[in-house]
Amino acid sequence: MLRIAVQAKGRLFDETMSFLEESDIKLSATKRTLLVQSSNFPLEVLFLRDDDIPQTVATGVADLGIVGENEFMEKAEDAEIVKRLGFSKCRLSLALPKDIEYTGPQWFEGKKIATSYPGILSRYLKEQGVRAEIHVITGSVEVSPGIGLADAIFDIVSSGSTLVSNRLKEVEVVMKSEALLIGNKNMSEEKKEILDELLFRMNAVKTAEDKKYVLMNAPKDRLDEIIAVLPGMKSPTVMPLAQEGWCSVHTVLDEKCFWEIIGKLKALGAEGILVLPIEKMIL
Ligand SMILES: Nc1ncnc2c1ncn2[C@@H]1O[C@H](COP(=O)(O)OP(=O)(O)OP(=O)(O)O)[C@@H](O)[C@H]1O
Ligand SMILES: O=P(O)(O)OC[C@H]1O[C@H](OP(=O)(O)OP(=O)(O)O)[C@H](O)[C@@H]1O
Ligand SMILES: [Mg+2]
Repeated sequence: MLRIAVQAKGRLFDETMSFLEESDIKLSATKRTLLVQSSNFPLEVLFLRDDDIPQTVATGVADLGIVGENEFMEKAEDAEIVKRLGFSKCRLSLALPKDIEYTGPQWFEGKKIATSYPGILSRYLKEQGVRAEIHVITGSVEVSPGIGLADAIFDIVSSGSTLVSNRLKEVEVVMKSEALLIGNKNMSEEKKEILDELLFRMNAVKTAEDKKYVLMNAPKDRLDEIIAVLPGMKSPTVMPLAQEGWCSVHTVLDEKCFWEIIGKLKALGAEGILVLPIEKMIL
């Protein structure tokens, strides 16, 4: 049985739970129970504060963890990144009161910076050759300059609206972050086998994430041109239609180039285009 540590509540909770569910890991009770076993996969889920996840995985109390890259880098625990999960994207940035003129990293020399990420910040300042005072607070970092607690802040930014509402401006992006699947470095062979099975499922979900299954009716006389604009996994499936001169074409399209390709297909005479979500994809 594998044990995975996840955030009990907060920014990562919902997406972590949906991701496990999409990977067909069934969990009966959640949230109020600290440890929950899956009913259909040899996996046990341990609910923790995100701060405690890196250490829990590094020491082997849990074999795996889902945690923000920012938290993982801050704690600098000895565990490995198994997979980048692509959700909870944010960045760790330095910000100042918006009316102050910023002159580059040297601006921070001798200044006081409030943050919940002293480890990452001190590494950055050292790299830049800047000496500044770091004031550690665990929350509401953005109010610090306004109440005279610090000259600047170093915190999580996503949309930037928390900065704007506190009259701050982002001046340096120090790191980008996303949710990570991390793993203990000394897993047994048996556990590694279960992990491979879990990764197989997770990869099938991730691969399908930005893909669509597309069906259309195509005039036979333009079939070659239509096939030429389709990237597809291999070649598209082509099936005859009852109506003379027409066929049905099925393929998989990437969301990124979706609208551009649909436009070309229409121009080539494709009709009745249907677009369906794909749940899982095994390449
Ligand atoms: N605004 C945001 N947009 C996107 N991702 C975010 C945002 N804020 C935080 N995150 C990511 O989600 C993680 C968890 O954030 P959250 O605010 O729930 O942490 P927390 O308050 O420290 O929670 P805990 O109670 O578990 O210690 C962060 O470490 C970061 O990776
Ligand atoms: O750039 P934005 O989209 O405004 O997001 C950034 C804010 O989001 C997080 O806080 P959260 O909302 O999780 O509240 P918390 O301080 O209680 O953790 C983070 O600590 C920032 O304050
Ligand atoms: Mg938060």
